[in-house]
Amino acid sequence: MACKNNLVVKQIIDLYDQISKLESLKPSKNVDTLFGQLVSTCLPTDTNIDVTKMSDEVKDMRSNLIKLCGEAEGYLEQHFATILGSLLQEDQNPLDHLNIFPYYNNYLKLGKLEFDLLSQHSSHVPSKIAFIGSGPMPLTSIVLAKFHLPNTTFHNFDIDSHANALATSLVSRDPDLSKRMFFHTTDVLNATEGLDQYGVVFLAALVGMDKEAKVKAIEHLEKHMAHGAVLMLRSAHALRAFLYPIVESSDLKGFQLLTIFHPTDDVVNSVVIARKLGGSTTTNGVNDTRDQSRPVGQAKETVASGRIIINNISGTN
Ligand SMILES: C[S@@+](CC[C@H](N)C(=O)[O-])C[C@H]1O[C@@H](n2cnc3c(N)ncnc32)[C@H](O)[C@@H]1O
Repeated sequence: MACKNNLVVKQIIDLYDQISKLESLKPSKNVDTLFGQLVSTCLPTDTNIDVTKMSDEVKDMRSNLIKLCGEAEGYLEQHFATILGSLLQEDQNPLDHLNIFPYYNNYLKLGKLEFDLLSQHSSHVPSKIAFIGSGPMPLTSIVLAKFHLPNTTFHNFDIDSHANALATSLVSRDPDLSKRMFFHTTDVLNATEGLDQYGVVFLAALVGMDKEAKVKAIEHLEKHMAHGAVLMLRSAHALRAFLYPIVESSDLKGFQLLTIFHPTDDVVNSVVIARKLGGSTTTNGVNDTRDQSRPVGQAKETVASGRIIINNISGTN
């Protein structure tokens, strides 16, 4: 297994060398090919590779690679959000054409997985969800709003005003989502008041690209979220940790870790769910008398293929 691991790490280093020499990370045949090869190289989960135990040289490469992946992901979303936004001129609803986005199917699966896992820890449908780091293509909020949470409003936060402008035009033509999707331009670390109004807060994988920044974002959310509210995080496992930062239980001070789920199919991110300590254990978690939350349907058995590492279903503090 060791030599197989070394071989695959060498392949990743080779791809990193080519990617780090690219003039631009904006979508092009060459960029798409290299990142496509990188994702398929990192997808296999039948490996015992632990990136945290690699040499300093590989660790440095990994932290640079994660940043390059994040930059490329932002450009990819910008590119397709701009194309979709241009459909407005033809009086079309951009949300009817989301499948032009290369990773749309992955978001459909990730959204379903996160909804199923969240349902296992929720006695009520959250009336308001915050998504931190929503991007030009806020696909997580869109997938949840369209297919899983038809009565929930989504407040999307992004540091980049252009990302929010593109995202706003994406939903503007949709009779339903234009009324349930809201966008706020701010760094997560400056988002304070109002965060205690959300029963569920998502933190995008790309917010906090290294351990220190990720922990800082989590600590900030712990300070401002409502007691009992749920924090949904994205992490990475095995080779996929070359693409995204890892969230560990030790990063979640002030929270009770409820679930860690490592997909083994083509859903790249692992899902981590935690509940802010104190207060009630209902998902809406907030003293929101306006919250007409209804008992969620019977929590569906998670269907995505993967491995539940922790699943504290009781969710009691
Ligand atoms: C590219 S999106 C990926 C999320 C994806 N669209 C989804 O729906 O799951 C990640 C976004 O996080 C934003 N971001 C990064 N750091 C942030 C921070 N400190 N505060 C708020 N947004 C941040 C970036 O501007 C980027 O648009």
